[in-house]
Amino acid sequence: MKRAKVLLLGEIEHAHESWNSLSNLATLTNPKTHTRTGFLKECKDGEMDGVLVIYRTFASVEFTGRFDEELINVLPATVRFICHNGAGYDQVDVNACTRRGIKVSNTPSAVNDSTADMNMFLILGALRRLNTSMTSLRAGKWRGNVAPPLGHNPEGKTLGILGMGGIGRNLREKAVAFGMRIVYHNRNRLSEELAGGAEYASFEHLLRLSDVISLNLPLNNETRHKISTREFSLMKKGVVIVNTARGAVIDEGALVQALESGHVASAGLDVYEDEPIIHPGLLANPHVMLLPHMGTWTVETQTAMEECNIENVRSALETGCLKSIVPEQTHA
Ligand SMILES: NC(=O)c1ccc[n+]([C@@H]2O[C@H](COP(=O)([O-])OP(=O)(O)OC[C@H]3O[C@@H](n4cnc5c(N)ncnc54)[C@H](O)[C@@H]3O)[C@@H](O)[C@H]2O)c1
Repeated sequence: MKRAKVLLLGEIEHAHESWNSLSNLATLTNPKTHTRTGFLKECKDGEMDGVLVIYRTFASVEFTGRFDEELINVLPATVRFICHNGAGYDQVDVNACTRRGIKVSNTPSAVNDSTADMNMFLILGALRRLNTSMTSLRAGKWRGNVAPPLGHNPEGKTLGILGMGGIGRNLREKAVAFGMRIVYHNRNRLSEELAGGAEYASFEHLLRLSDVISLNLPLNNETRHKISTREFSLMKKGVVIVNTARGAVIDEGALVQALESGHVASAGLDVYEDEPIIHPGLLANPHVMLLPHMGTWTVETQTAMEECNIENVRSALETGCLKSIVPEQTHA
């Protein structure tokens, strides 16, 4: 019987020992080219034949482009599993994979702590409106020519968490420690135990009720521009918006307008609609805290994500099943 192949798209940065140990189970390969055109050609020319599992990184999208229908349809018939190193897997067209009988996994849980930490950092930074004073200090102007705007305490404020999954629930715990009242909206209402004291609200009620709104939803066709002009108009004047999920969950143009009108007082963002391009209206606005997609950027989390993804590859090779299959395919 021919040995199965595992194709690595991107780099292993931390979990080298675990990755190398997979060579006991399969032949580990890499693409020869580093352009989308080259990769598609290698697939069409049969050079990827025999690949059973693909391990892909978030950054590998820079050369393969999205794992869209065009790309998925040229993968060799032997491919049965795509293991994506990331919690958000919007780079992969899961429906196209399902149609071809390919199972997809992601790395949930491993990301929760560090992303929720950044989320809390952005909540605090946006509430305290720290960007103006941080900028003036670095420009050698201490607090600036005029006093920076006064911030607000998290204590007693209502935090609306939209998407109460792994990160949302982790954030809830952290925000409670800062004295915040938590309401959430989720596709499915959670058990009392999972909600952990957070109150369930309808989508619109959450928008009307919250002093701070945190977006923790996956990006898909249903959630793209979930927050746009109409939704901003339902929110309290002076609301704070924080997004560590995916940029396109918010209509960025509508956010810029809501910030400019003052309806949204401040925002804390880790993610953008068209990364690495940032809307000039966000860059220009002094009330926005901006991070370049740093949610999981710690040694511990990057290592845990790689280990989790490798475990998925191992499980696919040994048992024919993935450990953390994406929700869309869980019941498929
Ligand atoms: N900034 C970063 O570095 C970073 C790191 C990790 C994850 N993320 C992003 O955060 C997102 C959330 O991650 P997670 O691990 O908590 O995911 P998760 O799957 O555990 O949680 C997402 C939650 O959103 C809910 N949901 C989905 N669609 C919904 C809808 N239309 N309305 C209401 N609720 C809906 C789901 O039921 C689930 O509870 C990821 O999809 C990813 O895009 C970003």
